Amino acid sequence: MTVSATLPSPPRHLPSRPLRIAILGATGAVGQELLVLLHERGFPVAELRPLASPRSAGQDLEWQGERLRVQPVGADAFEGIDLVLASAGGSVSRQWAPVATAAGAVVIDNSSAFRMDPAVPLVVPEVNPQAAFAHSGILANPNCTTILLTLALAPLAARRPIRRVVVSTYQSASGAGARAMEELRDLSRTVLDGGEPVSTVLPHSLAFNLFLHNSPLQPSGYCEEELKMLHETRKIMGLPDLRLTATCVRVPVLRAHSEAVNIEFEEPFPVMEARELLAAAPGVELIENFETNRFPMPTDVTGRDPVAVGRIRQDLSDPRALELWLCGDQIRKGAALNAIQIAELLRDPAAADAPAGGAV
Ligand SMILES: NC(=O)C1=CN([C@@H]2O[C@H](COP(=O)(O)OP(=O)(O)OC[C@H]3O[C@@H](n4cnc5c(N)ncnc54)[C@H](OP(=O)(O)O)[C@@H]3O)[C@@H](O)[C@H]2O)C=CC1
Ligand SMILES: N[C@@H](CC(=O)OP(=O)(O)O)C(=O)O
Repeated sequence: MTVSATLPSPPRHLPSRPLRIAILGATGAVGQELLVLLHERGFPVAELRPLASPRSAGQDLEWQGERLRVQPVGADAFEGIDLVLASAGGSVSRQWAPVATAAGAVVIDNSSAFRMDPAVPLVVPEVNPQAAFAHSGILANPNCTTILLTLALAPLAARRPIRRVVVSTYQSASGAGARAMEELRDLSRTVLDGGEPVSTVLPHSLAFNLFLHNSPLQPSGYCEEELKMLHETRKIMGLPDLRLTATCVRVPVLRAHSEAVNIEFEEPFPVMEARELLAAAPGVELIENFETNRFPMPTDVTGRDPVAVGRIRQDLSDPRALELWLCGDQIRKGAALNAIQIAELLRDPAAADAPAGGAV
């Protein structure tokens, strides 16, 4: 469905008072990180309502010393709620986001359900903050690999136009949820103990292994994850004709994604200039020592906010192209942190100054 025709107009901004917040998918990998980040960032919370499926309803979660009872999502679950942070998958969001907005809440949705709806802003706060204010009740948090990529592309695109991007990803188990992380731990132990790893969550065992991304393959031969990178990057950066091709791979890392990125510009881009821009870019941290061969690694970013970028070099096969490498915590900046930053923007519109080259 498109949301434009069906929704009333909720307030564009979130009130500055403490908010009543529902987390839809509170027991999942992203939901749990949302709870951690709301605490860590001192987000003003008047009420926190954890929602999940009937499977985990009745469980208690601990948050800031309080016990919170997980409630099943249902028609009255959003009563009195200002903000819904949704991370329970696309079909759940499609069913419940309109119910939540009809109850007067703003929904920041982690799933892909509404991302390409023209009426729904797709926001990376460091890249296209102004886009957030054009919402009609639902805002979409982009795909995790795309969020990380746009943080590196936007400051460069603001200086010189990009012609084409070729990206290869190395994606952690966390992108497939809490159960996939558990499976990677379990099957790694099985292999180390000399056993035969048998996967039930991911399509193959990820223990000491890697495989092409597990999202459905399309007739073009690209998988959905690869096409999300194309379409979502175009929308976030406001570059509808951007040429981008991606190869997405699942690797045996618990919760940080890495990406090898080749960026072809309209004209040569001096490496030093790119390095300076990226070092100063919001949400980016440079980790780069060519003498010691020290560049970003998943362990550098695990549990941390910035996207680490490094190994910025001239592409020797093309004078107009640069290569770079990046790593970011998939659950944090790739999902929960980005969603909370969107909420922070809606509470404090003044923070939305100077976009780094994205769509508004
Ligand atoms: N921005 C991004 O790139 C990312 C987005 N996501 C999105 O977030 C979603 C969740 O990811 P993740 O936390 O890793 O997944 P998990 O599998 O770890 O968690 C899923 C959560 O959704 C809940 N849930 C599942 N089905 C229902 C239902 N029918 N009704 C209500 N709640 C339900 C689960 O509750 P229960 O305990 O009851 O099963 C659980 O809390 C993904 O499907 C994806 O759409 C995820 C990662 C990155
Ligand atoms: N991109 C995640 C999966 C995911 O949740 O993607 P999306 O939010 O676009 O459905 C991964 O690593 O697999």
